[in-house]
Amino acid sequence: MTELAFQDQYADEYAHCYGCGRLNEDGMKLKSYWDGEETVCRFTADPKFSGGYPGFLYGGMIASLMDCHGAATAWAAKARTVQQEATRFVTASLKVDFRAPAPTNVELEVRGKINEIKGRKVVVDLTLSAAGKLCAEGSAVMVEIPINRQEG
Ligand SMILES: CCCCCCCCCCCC(=O)SCCNC(=O)CCNC(=O)[C@H](O)C(C)(C)COP(=O)(O)OP(=O)(O)OC[C@H]1O[C@@H](n2cnc3c(N)ncnc32)[C@H](O)[C@@H]1OP(=O)(O)O
Repeated sequence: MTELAFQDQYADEYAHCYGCGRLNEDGMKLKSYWDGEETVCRFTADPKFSGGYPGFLYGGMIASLMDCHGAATAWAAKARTVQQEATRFVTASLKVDFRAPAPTNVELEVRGKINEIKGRKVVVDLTLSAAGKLCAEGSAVMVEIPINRQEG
Protein backbone atom coordinates (compact mmCIF):
# COMPACT_ATOMS: atom_id res chain seq x y z
CA MET A 1 0.00 0.00 0.00
CA THR A 2 1.37 3.42 -0.91
CA GLU A 3 1.45 5.95 1.93
CA LEU A 4 -0.75 8.98 1.32
CA ALA A 5 0.96 12.35 1.64
CA PHE A 6 -0.52 14.70 4.25
CA GLN A 7 -1.54 17.15 1.54
CA ASP A 8 -3.40 14.42 -0.33
CA GLN A 9 -5.65 14.01 2.71
CA TYR A 10 -6.71 17.67 2.90
CA ALA A 11 -10.36 18.31 2.10
CA ASP A 12 -10.86 19.57 -1.46
CA GLU A 13 -11.57 23.16 -0.36
CA TYR A 14 -8.12 23.32 1.24
CA ALA A 15 -6.21 21.72 -1.63
CA HIS A 16 -5.56 24.72 -3.90
CA CYS A 17 -2.26 25.99 -2.46
CA TYR A 18 0.36 26.88 -5.11
CA GLY A 19 3.02 25.10 -3.05
CA CYS A 20 1.23 21.94 -1.98
CA GLY A 21 -2.33 21.80 -3.24
CA ARG A 22 -3.06 18.63 -5.15
CA LEU A 23 -5.82 20.49 -7.04
CA ASN A 24 -3.61 23.38 -8.19
CA GLU A 25 -2.74 22.45 -11.78
CA ASP A 26 0.17 24.92 -11.97
CA GLY A 27 1.46 24.35 -8.45
CA MET A 28 4.45 22.42 -7.09
CA LYS A 29 2.35 19.73 -5.39
CA LEU A 30 4.74 19.27 -2.46
CA LYS A 31 4.26 16.04 -0.51
CA SER A 32 4.98 15.55 3.19
CA TYR A 33 5.19 12.31 5.18
CA TRP A 34 6.02 11.01 8.64
CA ASP A 35 9.55 9.75 9.24
CA GLY A 36 9.41 8.48 12.81
CA GLU A 37 8.67 11.44 15.06
CA GLU A 38 9.76 13.88 12.35
CA THR A 39 8.23 14.75 9.01
CA VAL A 40 9.95 14.95 5.65
CA CYS A 41 9.31 16.52 2.26
CA ARG A 42 11.65 16.10 -0.73
CA PHE A 43 11.76 18.44 -3.70
CA THR A 44 14.15 19.14 -6.55
CA ALA A 45 13.96 22.72 -7.78
CA ASP A 46 14.13 23.58 -11.46
CA PRO A 47 16.90 26.08 -12.35
CA LYS A 48 14.22 28.59 -13.34
CA PHE A 49 13.85 29.20 -9.58
CA SER A 50 17.44 30.45 -9.30
CA GLY A 51 18.38 33.40 -7.16
CA GLY A 52 21.03 35.97 -8.01
CA TYR A 53 23.60 33.33 -8.93
CA PRO A 54 23.00 30.45 -11.38
CA GLY A 55 22.54 27.05 -9.79
CA PHE A 56 21.21 28.29 -6.46
CA LEU A 57 17.67 28.68 -5.29
CA TYR A 58 16.14 32.06 -4.50
CA GLY A 59 15.25 32.66 -0.86
CA GLY A 60 11.52 32.99 -1.35
CA MET A 61 11.35 29.45 -2.68
CA ILE A 62 13.31 28.16 0.31
CA ALA A 63 10.83 29.87 2.63
CA SER A 64 7.95 28.52 0.57
CA LEU A 65 9.14 24.94 0.90
CA MET A 66 9.51 25.33 4.66
CA ASP A 67 6.14 27.10 4.90
CA CYS A 68 4.12 24.43 3.12
CA HIS A 69 5.90 21.57 4.87
CA GLY A 70 5.35 23.33 8.20
CA ALA A 71 1.63 23.65 7.58
CA ALA A 72 1.39 20.01 6.57
CA THR A 73 3.40 18.92 9.61
CA ALA A 74 1.04 20.86 11.89
CA TRP A 75 -1.95 19.20 10.24
CA ALA A 76 -0.47 15.73 10.68
CA ALA A 77 0.62 16.39 14.27
CA LYS A 78 -2.87 17.51 15.21
CA ALA A 79 -4.44 14.52 13.51
CA ARG A 80 -2.03 12.14 15.28
CA THR A 81 -2.51 13.79 18.67
CA VAL A 82 -6.28 14.14 18.80
CA GLN A 83 -6.89 11.29 16.36
CA GLN A 84 -9.36 13.42 14.52
CA GLU A 85 -8.82 15.07 11.16
CA ALA A 86 -7.86 18.72 11.42
CA THR A 87 -9.26 21.33 9.01
CA ARG A 88 -6.30 23.21 7.55
CA PHE A 89 -3.42 25.12 9.08
CA VAL A 90 -2.34 28.55 7.89
CA THR A 91 0.92 30.29 8.68
CA ALA A 92 0.77 32.94 11.40
CA SER A 93 4.54 33.35 11.57
CA LEU A 94 7.53 31.98 9.65
CA LYS A 95 11.17 32.52 10.64
CA VAL A 96 13.94 31.40 8.30
CA ASP A 97 17.70 31.62 8.86
CA PHE A 98 19.62 31.04 5.64
CA ARG A 99 22.77 29.12 6.54
CA ALA A 100 24.21 28.13 3.14
CA PRO A 101 23.18 28.45 -0.52
CA ALA A 102 20.64 25.80 -1.58
CA PRO A 103 21.28 24.30 -5.02
CA THR A 104 18.81 23.80 -7.83
CA ASN A 105 18.72 20.44 -9.62
CA VAL A 106 19.61 18.65 -6.37
CA GLU A 107 17.08 16.90 -4.15
CA LEU A 108 16.31 19.06 -1.13
CA GLU A 109 15.10 17.58 2.12
CA VAL A 110 12.81 19.62 4.34
CA ARG A 111 12.31 18.25 7.85
CA GLY A 112 9.79 19.22 10.49
CA LYS A 113 9.73 18.56 14.22
CA ILE A 114 6.86 19.44 16.55
CA ASN A 115 7.91 21.99 19.12
CA GLU A 116 4.52 22.78 20.71
CA ILE A 117 0.85 21.94 20.32
CA LYS A 118 -1.55 24.25 22.16
CA GLY A 119 -5.19 24.60 21.21
CA ARG A 120 -5.38 25.61 17.53
CA LYS A 121 -1.68 26.48 17.46
CA VAL A 122 1.19 24.17 16.46
CA VAL A 123 4.81 25.38 16.48
CA VAL A 124 7.05 23.47 14.07
CA ASP A 125 10.85 23.55 13.91
CA LEU A 126 12.12 23.23 10.35
CA THR A 127 15.32 22.52 8.44
CA LEU A 128 16.15 22.41 4.74
CA SER A 129 19.21 20.43 3.60
CA ALA A 130 20.87 19.45 0.35
CA ALA A 131 22.95 16.25 0.22
CA GLY A 132 23.17 16.30 4.02
CA LYS A 133 24.29 19.93 4.24
CA LEU A 134 22.12 22.32 6.22
CA CYS A 135 21.02 25.25 4.03
CA ALA A 136 18.27 26.82 6.13
CA GLU A 137 16.59 26.41 9.49
CA GLY A 138 13.75 28.09 11.26
CA SER A 139 10.36 27.68 12.79
CA ALA A 140 6.72 28.32 11.98
CA VAL A 141 3.67 29.12 14.06
CA MET A 142 0.76 27.39 12.38
CA VAL A 143 -2.86 28.02 13.34
CA GLU A 144 -5.80 25.80 12.46
CA ILE A 145 -8.56 27.59 10.59
CA PRO A 146 -11.41 27.99 13.05
CA ILE A 147 -14.75 26.37 12.34
CA ASN A 148 -16.60 29.69 11.90
CA ARG A 149 -14.17 30.73 9.11
CA GLN A 150 -14.82 27.48 7.29
CA GLU A 151 -18.55 28.08 7.32
CA GLY A 152 -18.61 31.76 6.70
C1 LIG B 1 -13.30 29.09 3.41
C2 LIG B 1 -12.07 29.00 4.19
C3 LIG B 1 -11.38 30.23 4.45
C4 LIG B 1 -10.09 30.02 4.97
C5 LIG B 1 -9.19 31.18 4.87
C6 LIG B 1 -7.81 30.76 4.62
C7 LIG B 1 -6.99 31.95 4.35
C8 LIG B 1 -5.54 31.77 4.22
C9 LIG B 1 -5.09 30.77 3.23
C10 LIG B 1 -3.65 31.01 2.90
C11 LIG B 1 -2.80 29.84 3.20
C12 LIG B 1 -1.42 30.33 3.25
O1 LIG B 1 -0.83 30.65 2.28
S1 LIG B 1 -0.72 30.46 4.77
C13 LIG B 1 0.42 31.78 4.54
C14 LIG B 1 -0.19 33.12 4.72
N1 LIG B 1 -0.91 33.19 5.98
C15 LIG B 1 -2.09 33.74 6.04
O2 LIG B 1 -2.64 34.19 5.06
C16 LIG B 1 -2.72 33.78 7.42
C17 LIG B 1 -3.25 35.17 7.77
N2 LIG B 1 -3.52 35.27 9.22
C18 LIG B 1 -4.68 34.86 9.74
O3 LIG B 1 -5.64 34.46 9.03
C19 LIG B 1 -4.80 34.91 11.24
O4 LIG B 1 -3.90 35.86 11.77
C20 LIG B 1 -4.55 33.54 11.89
C21 LIG B 1 -5.64 32.50 11.45
C22 LIG B 1 -3.17 32.96 11.55
C23 LIG B 1 -4.60 33.67 13.45
O5 LIG B 1 -5.73 34.45 13.81
P1 LIG B 1 -6.78 33.93 14.87
O6 LIG B 1 -7.56 32.79 14.27
O7 LIG B 1 -7.58 35.10 15.35
O8 LIG B 1 -5.92 33.29 16.01
P2 LIG B 1 -5.33 33.95 17.35
O9 LIG B 1 -6.33 33.65 18.42
O10 LIG B 1 -4.90 35.35 17.13
O11 LIG B 1 -4.02 33.08 17.56
C24 LIG B 1 -4.04 31.69 17.85
C25 LIG B 1 -2.71 31.35 18.50
O12 LIG B 1 -1.65 31.63 17.57
C26 LIG B 1 -0.77 32.63 18.11
N3 LIG B 1 -0.36 33.55 17.02
C27 LIG B 1 -1.16 34.16 16.14
N4 LIG B 1 -0.44 34.91 15.29
C28 LIG B 1 0.85 34.78 15.67
C29 LIG B 1 2.08 35.31 15.18
N5 LIG B 1 2.13 36.11 14.13
N6 LIG B 1 3.20 34.94 15.81
C30 LIG B 1 3.18 34.10 16.86
N7 LIG B 1 2.04 33.56 17.36
C31 LIG B 1 0.90 33.89 16.79
C32 LIG B 1 -1.56 33.34 19.17
O13 LIG B 1 -0.73 33.90 20.15
C33 LIG B 1 -2.39 32.18 19.73
O14 LIG B 1 -1.59 31.40 20.58
P3 LIG B 1 -1.90 31.19 22.13
O15 LIG B 1 -2.04 32.53 22.73
O16 LIG B 1 -3.20 30.43 22.15
O17 LIG B 1 -0.77 30.40 22.65
